[in-house]
Parts: sequence; C-alpha cells; structure tokens
Amino acid sequence: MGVFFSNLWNTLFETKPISILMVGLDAAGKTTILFKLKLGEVISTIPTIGFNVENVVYKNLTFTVWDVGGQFILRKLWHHYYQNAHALIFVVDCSDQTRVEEAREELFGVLEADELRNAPVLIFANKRDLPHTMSAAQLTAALHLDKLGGRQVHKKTVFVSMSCSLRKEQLS
Ligand SMILES: Nc1nc2c(ncn2[C@@H]2O[C@H](COP(=O)(O)OP(=O)(O)OP(=O)(O)O)[C@@H](O)[C@H]2O)c(=O)[nH]1
Ligand SMILES: [Mg+2]
Repeated sequence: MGVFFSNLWNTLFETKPISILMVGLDAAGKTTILFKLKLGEVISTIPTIGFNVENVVYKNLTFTVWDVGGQFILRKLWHHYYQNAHALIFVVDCSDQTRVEEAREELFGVLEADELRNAPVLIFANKRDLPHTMSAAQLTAALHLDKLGGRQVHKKTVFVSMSCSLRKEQLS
C-alpha cells in the first residue's frame, strides 16, 4: 500500500486534494480499512448504506478517501463517485474464494469506466489473518489481472497489496 500511495503522490502532487475511491464487495472490509487508516484503530462496523468519506494522513501525505457501500443493490451507485477519483482501491476478501468471481466481475465493470481511465488501481487483498486465504499470485490469477488490457479495459498501473485491517500494526 505504501508504494501505491507514494507513486500516487508523485504523480499527482500538483492536484490537491487527492481523492481515492474505495469500492469492493460488501463485507470485504472497506470501512474497517478506512478507519484503520484514519484512526490507526480497528472499529466495529455496520454495512455501509451510502458512503463514508474521511481525510486520511498516510506517511505525512493527505488523501480524501471515499468508501462506498458494496452491497449488490448499492453497486449501481458507484459510478457517481468516479468523476472526482484520482485513484481506485478495490478491496477483496482474500479468504472467500466463493466470491472472487463476483469480485472480478465488479472490478472489471469499474475498470471499464472512462472517468477512471488514468487512475492507478490498488487491489487490496484483505483478511489475510483468516485461514485458507489466496496468495497474491492466486488472487492475481482469479481476478484475471493479466487480462486487463485484453477486454478493452484501459491499460492501468495495478498494484496488489495483501493485508489484514484487523491487526494492530499500521497498514503498509
Ligand atoms: N478477520 C478479518 N475480518 C475483517 C478484516 N477487515 C474487516 N473485517 C470484518 O469484516 C466485516 C465487514 O467489514 P466492513 O469494513 O464493514 O466491510 P465493508 O467492505 O465496509 O462492507 P460494506 O459496507 O457492506 O460494503 C466486519 O465484521 C469486519 O470486522 C480483516 O482484515 N480480517
Ligand atoms: Mg462499509
């Protein structure tokens, strides 16, 4: 995650404030990540109806992070947030193989958005503390990240970060 934020800052340092859109399936852990970044603490969450937005200071850099609810019925609202996003974080529960295809479909849908054509993308593989998680390589394959250029999805810089937002240490 550190490399992603640093690259983003270097690319966009003249554009302030930098807005990051965070989406992903319901219960992937987006709100937990947002408040871990904001407060350095794990908070108790409820499913997000609508969005949360917070200014987050990460290694002395300030970002505005938009965390949008991921329940199925809410996903059709994601596009309202594309216009102002400089970067995208797509959160995946890497312990849940049963939903990885659903996550891939949603990811590809987001990446087709014209507004996000220049946005760097971080795939944040969350819940690494749980048993039977997919590795970065397995997730890369399951999400077909190698095919991002192949189905008229714009070429993008895509990072994959494996983490757990419940642990005490800072997300890195
Ligand atoms: N084991 C584990 N649980 C996590 C982790 N991150 C989040 N959770 C749990 O996953 C559940 C869902 O987390 P949320 O942050 O509310 O998920 P969300 O992506 O914001 O969900 P929506 O708002 O519905 O889109 C909560 O019970 C969290 O405590 C993690 O890294 N490991
Ligand atoms: Mg949420």
